[in-house]
Order: sequence, then C-alpha cells, then structure tokens
Amino acid sequence: MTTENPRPALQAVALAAGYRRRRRHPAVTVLRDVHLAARPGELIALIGPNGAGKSTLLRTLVGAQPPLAGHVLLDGRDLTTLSPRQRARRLAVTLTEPVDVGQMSVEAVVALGRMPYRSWIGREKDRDRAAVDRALADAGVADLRDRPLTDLSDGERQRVMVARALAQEPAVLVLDEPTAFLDVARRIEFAAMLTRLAATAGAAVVLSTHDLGFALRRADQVWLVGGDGTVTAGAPEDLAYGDAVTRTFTGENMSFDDAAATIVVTDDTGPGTTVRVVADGRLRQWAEHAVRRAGWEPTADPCDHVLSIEHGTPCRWNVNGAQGVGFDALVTHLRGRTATQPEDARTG
Ligand SMILES: Nc1ncnc2c1ncn2[C@@H]1O[C@H](COP(=O)(O)OP(=O)(O)OP(=O)(O)O)[C@@H](O)[C@H]1O
Repeated sequence: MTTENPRPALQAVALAAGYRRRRRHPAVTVLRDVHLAARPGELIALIGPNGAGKSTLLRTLVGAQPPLAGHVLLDGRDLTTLSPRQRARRLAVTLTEPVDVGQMSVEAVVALGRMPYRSWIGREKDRDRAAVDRALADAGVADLRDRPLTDLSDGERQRVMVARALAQEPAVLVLDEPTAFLDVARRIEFAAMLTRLAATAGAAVVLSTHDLGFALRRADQVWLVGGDGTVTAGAPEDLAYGDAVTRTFTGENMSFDDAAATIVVTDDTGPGTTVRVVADGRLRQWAEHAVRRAGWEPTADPCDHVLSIEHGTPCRWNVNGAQGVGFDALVTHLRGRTATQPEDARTG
C-alpha cells in the first residue's frame, strides 16, 4: 500500500445499490449510504454472508447496474459520464456471469482485454502482444494459450478471465469471487500475484471472497457487507479486533478464532473435558486438533487426564493408561470418556 494518501482510483459516495422493479413496484434497496474509497496500490477484500449484497455492490461499482442513489467515481469522475472505452482503459472486471466466447482460444480471449487500446482497424501492436504475454504468465495460464476456452476446467477458465482483465492493464481491477474454483496452491499463488500487481503496477484491486482468512491476512482494507444494508470499511485488524467481523459472521455454535483469523465451530455441549497433551511441534498441533474434534479441551497444564503421543504414521497414543494407534481411534476413545470418570478412562 502506498504511504501517502493519493486520490482514490474508485470511490462510492452516498451510494445506494439494488434493483429497480417494473412500474408501480418499489425498487429493492440492498445497500444504502455506502461511502468507500479504493486507492492506487491497495488490495481490498469485500466480504459478507451469502445474499448480503457483495455482487450487487461490485456490479454497481463497475457500472454494470445503475446506482439507486449516489455516485461512483472513477479517478474522480462520475462513471456515468465516461464512454465505455474510457472506462475500459481504467477499469477491468471479471464478474461471476459466464462469458460466451464460442470456440475462441485462451490467447484470443485474453487478447480481448487489449480492445480498449486498439485503433478502429484493431491491429495488434508489440505493446498489446507483450501485455497479453504478461497477463497469461501472471495468471498462470501461459501453457493453456492455444486451448479452446470451452475445454478448460472451471478453475482454469477462471484464471483465463482474470488474465483477460490483467491484459487491460487497468488502474482498477474488480473481481467477483476470483478464487472460488481454485485449489489451495493456486489460491496462494493468486493472492501473491494480486499483492504484486497492487504494489508494483499501483492498481487498486477490489475482490469479493468468502475466504475470511485471506481477507484478513492479505488485504490492505476490508469492506464488510453486514447483511443489514450497511458496508463497513477498515483495516482488517480494526474490523477483527472490534466486533464487526464477529457480529456479521458468528452465531450459534460459531465463534471467531483470533489466532487462526477464521470462524470456528464451537461445541454446543458446554465446556469440554480438559486433557493435558504431551507432544511437540506439529504432532502436538494435530493432537490438539483431534482432541477438540472429540469435544475435549487441550491444555499444557497438569490435570486429571493426560494424553501422551509418539511420532509415527499412524501415531501411538496413551490416555491415562488406555493405549491406541491413530487419530481416528483416539477421537473414538475420547468421545466415549467423560470428565467425571477419570478411573474409567484409566481402564479404557
Ligand atoms: N436481479 C435481482 N433482482 C432483485 N433482487 C436481486 C437480484 N439479484 C440479487 N438480488 C438480491 O439482492 C441481494 C444481494 O444479492 P447478491 O448477489 O449481491 O449477494 P452476495 O453477497 O453477492 O451473495 P453470495 O455470497 O451468495 O454470492 C439478495 O437478497 C438477492 O436475492
């Protein structure tokens, strides 16, 4: 993120977003009085529960649907006053709607991103070719360049659509759930690529995601759509440390785990039995995971129940004298024990 406070590349001013109905039916307002600013170099994650209005907001910010009230400003100019070509030179978008490109190759689809820069005869220049090559490489789809888009997996197609947006070399890049179909490794690569893009090209990148951990760890700003028509903007730490994230995402049997920066399911049977876990490093971490899954509470302090566990695949464990092999057996064993019967556990 840039240290000075440059003019926002994209801005929402007193924006209301929603859907106009036919005559005599009132409009459906999904979001109201929204004030947001995306500055050059910022990576912004838009998060919120299903149906809260993330797509509605993104569609309104990119001009795919008109605001019900207020304004969207691109480089300080009202979006509605810009021609499609002017917009496309500054703003690139991938929405979730499928794009029908027939049998076009990946390279040809990505090259569509250069259209806003082409002359009326549409001749490709060296700069266009270089931008397409860079976009293919950055989105990790260079090896797919000759394949027809229709033959690709969902995750591959998603990356190609991102490559098309990158080829536009936009000042503002807006992506609706760009990681929805990506596996873990691709998500990490993708996050690194977007961070690089924001930092080196100075683009403002706005993306919606259901990956709370990604949003809180990677974004410079989080825009939190609350499900009550509001959007709260702030640093990830402000929203997580305050109660905004907890209020929006947690409910019965769910809580926000500060250390893991994610929502966790909590046991609804009350505080579990405590067991002292004797193990090191990763083994300890996964032993604690199994203990929690069984509805118990791991501790490092002395207590009635002691789980000692030895390295190995599968691992060997001992709970108060009861022995077994593997985490599956451990969880089954712990689920059959109770806090009030340590003797019983000993004979287990
Ligand atoms: N074309 C439409 N006409 C009327 N209401 C709509 C329309 N499209 C969406 N909505 C409503 O607007 C609200 C917000 O939907 P939106 O798709 O923006 O949510 P979202 O946060 O993107 O959800 P998800 O996480 O499930 O993708 C929902 O109540 C939805 O039913």
